[in-house]
Amino acid sequence: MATYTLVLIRHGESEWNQKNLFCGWHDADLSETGLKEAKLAGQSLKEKGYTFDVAFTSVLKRAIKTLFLVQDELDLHWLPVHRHWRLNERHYGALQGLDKAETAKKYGDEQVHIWRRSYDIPPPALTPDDERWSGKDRRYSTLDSSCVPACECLKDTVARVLPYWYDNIVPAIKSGQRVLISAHGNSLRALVKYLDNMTDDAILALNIPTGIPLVYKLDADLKPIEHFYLGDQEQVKAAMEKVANQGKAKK
Ligand SMILES: O=C(O)[C@@H](CO)OP(=O)(O)O
Repeated sequence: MATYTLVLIRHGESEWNQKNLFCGWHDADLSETGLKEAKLAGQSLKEKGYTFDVAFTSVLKRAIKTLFLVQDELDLHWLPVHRHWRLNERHYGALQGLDKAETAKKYGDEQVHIWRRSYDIPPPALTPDDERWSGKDRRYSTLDSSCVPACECLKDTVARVLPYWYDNIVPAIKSGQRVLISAHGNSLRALVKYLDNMTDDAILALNIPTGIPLVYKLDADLKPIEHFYLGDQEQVKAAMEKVANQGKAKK
């Protein structure tokens, strides 16, 4: 019997998802499609009777705006919202800003798949003199410089997401608050890997679609009893395949 319900949502399509660019910590906005996806996500949560007591998100506007549009549909503008860099997208290092299909053409589909989905192989690193270096961004100015990534593999993302999960999200869930997390494809893959105890190999095949609520029913020890996406399962499958195919060279 489920004790807790936790809802995860990857932000709606961003402008950089639409252009098929590696995004990571770049603060891309939602595209028109992404705005619609976020509203639809809020509507489907409302239709199914979900409500929340607290929300967590990253410090990137695509996740923050998605959360706000969901709150808007649920008439939950007053909801306490906690934003934290630990829920940010995985840092894509020197790949940030590059076209995924063109990168696959240059380095091969296999290499891009490794950079995108492997558990412990990081993409090429940024250097602090690069204009894309996140340490130059005011929102990270209070962070210890060791926390500002030059690049991250999923294992690095798991390592920085989990302290936030244990210290902030777990206490909220265990106190009986209904929690919504609006985050990113890879910061959510990090959390899902942990929750579902997935192997390093199994995580390779996991792609999380944009703007579709993912519901977890958890037992008293926060072990998942079941999880499911809200919505038409064929559409969810197609949306996951679309994400997987973004890293393939155009034929
Ligand atoms: O570009 C990114 O930061 C992520 C999520 O949009 O992409 P990918 O699915 O390639 O990991």
